[in-house]
Amino acid sequence: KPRLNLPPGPKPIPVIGNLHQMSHDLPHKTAYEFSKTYGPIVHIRMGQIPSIVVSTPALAKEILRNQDLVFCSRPPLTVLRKYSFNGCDVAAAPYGEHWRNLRKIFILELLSNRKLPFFRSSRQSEVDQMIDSIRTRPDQDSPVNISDLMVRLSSSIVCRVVFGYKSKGKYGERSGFHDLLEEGNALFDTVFLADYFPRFGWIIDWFTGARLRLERNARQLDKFYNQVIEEHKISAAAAEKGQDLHDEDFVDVMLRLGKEEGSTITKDHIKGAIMDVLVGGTDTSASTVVWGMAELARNPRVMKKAQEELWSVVGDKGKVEESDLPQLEYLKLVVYETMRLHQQSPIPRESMEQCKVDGYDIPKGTLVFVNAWALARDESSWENALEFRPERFIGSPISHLGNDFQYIPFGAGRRICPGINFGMATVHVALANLLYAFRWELPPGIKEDDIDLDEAPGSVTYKKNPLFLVPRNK
Ligand code: HEM
Repeated sequence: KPRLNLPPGPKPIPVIGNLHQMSHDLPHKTAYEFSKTYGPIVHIRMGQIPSIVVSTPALAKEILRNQDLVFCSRPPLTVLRKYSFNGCDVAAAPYGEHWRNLRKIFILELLSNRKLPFFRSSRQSEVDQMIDSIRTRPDQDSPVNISDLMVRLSSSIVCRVVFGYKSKGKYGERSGFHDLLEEGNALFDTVFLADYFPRFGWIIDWFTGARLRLERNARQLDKFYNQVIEEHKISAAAAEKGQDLHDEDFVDVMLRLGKEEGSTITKDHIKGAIMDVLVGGTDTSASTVVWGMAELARNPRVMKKAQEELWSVVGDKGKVEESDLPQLEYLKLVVYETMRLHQQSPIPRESMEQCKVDGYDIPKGTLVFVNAWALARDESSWENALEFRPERFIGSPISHLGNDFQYIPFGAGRRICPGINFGMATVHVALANLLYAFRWELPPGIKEDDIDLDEAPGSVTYKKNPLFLVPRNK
């Protein structure tokens, strides 16, 4: 075989490759440091699996647009396979017929504009309850844990659209289901050696107990989803008889589509779709609002401007509704700027055949990461890149829709996030209502600069230390 001309990268050590350098700290930062030494495309050996990280807009475009068809598959990583019910979903499925069909269902059925009134009322009702809970909390001087609050809000919204309005209380906060999801999230962030050492890694995963934890958690989730599906079948039968009429939630939609003639939807597809929305839609939106509030607390000028806009546009209506959002220009800039500085970790892609990028050979089966975090902080694309300045987006043609490769918070190409509108609406409406309803003060003894922006490691980029602020009635 002719020798491949691989991109440059840190020297791998025998067997392990560079895994020891990637498995600690924050991988996007480590990869960024490598790019300073080795250039915009870096080859990193994860055990026996080759991977590349690119970190310029031109190379991001090459991967996500020009050669998207080569790079639009997902690797069969242990957790992705397990929680997608063996690829029966959108996010983890390898590229192909099945992925195309299910993605179509996401776009045309689950997340279609027809469902907007249902989404709006679900979001508004949960946001109203959250604001009420802050207003009526027993100790009015105590700081509020915004991080905690946002996970609960986002999760209630998502559970409501997936499982239906009756889910509240049953699968709501602190139920056994949430403990299962929390364990699932922890397992998402666990390194499974089987992925990087296909011949013997799985033995170590069983030995360390990681595989057993994964099997147990997946089994419990499976049991839970079976129960949810059975309950939905009963309520669908009642609805057919004109009883128990309610908005169709995601499980209802999947069951209805599954009954259509020629449908290939199985129970596993319903479970895979549930997992995608719960995992893809909860922590991403929650963490974005937390970062937004943290940046605003550090930048009182921006907080004041955003609140003045809200108070003037919404007046004394009492709450911000989704119909107000188009008039909230400055709030939109604040969300854009928050998403620029606080990106989610990319879901890895996998190359489906050998190809060339920037003159280098990229073998088939390479793990591919586009370092969106580095792109959005690059001084050659962004003036004073590390400064939080929403005004930089005024009159800018750059959008979040995957056409401007220095700014791809939702990815780009065939695999771009299908939940953009849903996620954006949740982030906007949550942030808007927090800012509209209260003046926010720092806890006693804390100064603006004391609010850190440290990131927690994991598949969702969370603020490492919870954000505490004191809400005051305006
Ligand atoms: C602020 C909120 C959100 C952010 C920042 C975000 C970000 C992302 C990113 C970066 C990707 C990877 C795209 C790629 O590989 O190029 C992705 C994929 C995905 N997201 Fe989101 N997301 C958000 C909200 C949502 C919501 C609300 C849902 C569902 C209702 C969702 C469902 C998905 C799914 C299913 C995929 C996989 C798409 C595929 O592989 O074809 N996301 N998201």
